[in-house]
Amino acid sequence: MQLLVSPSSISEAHSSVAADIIDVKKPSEGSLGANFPWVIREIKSFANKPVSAAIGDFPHKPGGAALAAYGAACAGADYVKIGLAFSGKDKAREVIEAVTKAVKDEFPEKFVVIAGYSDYERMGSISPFEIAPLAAACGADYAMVDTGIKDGRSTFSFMDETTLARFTKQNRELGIGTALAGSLVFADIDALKRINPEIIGVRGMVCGGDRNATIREDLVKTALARIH
Ligand SMILES: O=C[C@H](O)COP(=O)(O)O
Repeated sequence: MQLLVSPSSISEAHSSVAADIIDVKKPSEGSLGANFPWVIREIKSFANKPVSAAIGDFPHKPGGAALAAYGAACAGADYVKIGLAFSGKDKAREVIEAVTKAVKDEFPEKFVVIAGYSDYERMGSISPFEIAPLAAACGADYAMVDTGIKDGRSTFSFMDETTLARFTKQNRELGIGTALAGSLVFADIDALKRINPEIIGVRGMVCGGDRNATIREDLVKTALARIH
């Protein structure tokens, strides 16, 4: 299980470099808010770790999503991550296909992460369980779960351990990896180890509980020690 930490700035990225994956995002623009390409590029230049970049909580805009994904890959992201903030399987397939092609045609070694929301019912968006087979069929690499609305309620409030284990197993059978996130706390780590996804993604946990605070290097190291 790898630890992905989501800094919102270059200075926070310096505090996150112990993590397995540095996930560049802009939380003020949403759960998977995109940061600037020059921020991704600079973090990539010193991180010495794989860099992930969120490109946004997208509506059904395959062209915009593909161009954002290509931009993130060109800026140096090793993982390109999109959130699907709309409903409908056919529309989801169009966006996933477009994003995967935009990254893989030029950068076949890079990873595409398709995120759905554990709170998809209140978001009115597609379920992560519906996303995963589409992601696998389109050649993406990971299906992810995060919370869409960051009001402190965790992914475990919407999907229990059994459901998340079923999601992870389904993805493994489909040949893709699983990334789990969404207001995870230290007390969730034992359950996460039992679920055993490839990646867990955190921000609030390593900010001391408040995702609007600043990432603390000591908490990144504590999280890593608990996970590995
Ligand atoms: O990709 C991971 C997210 O940034 C998680 O943020 P959070 O732990 O504050 O919900």
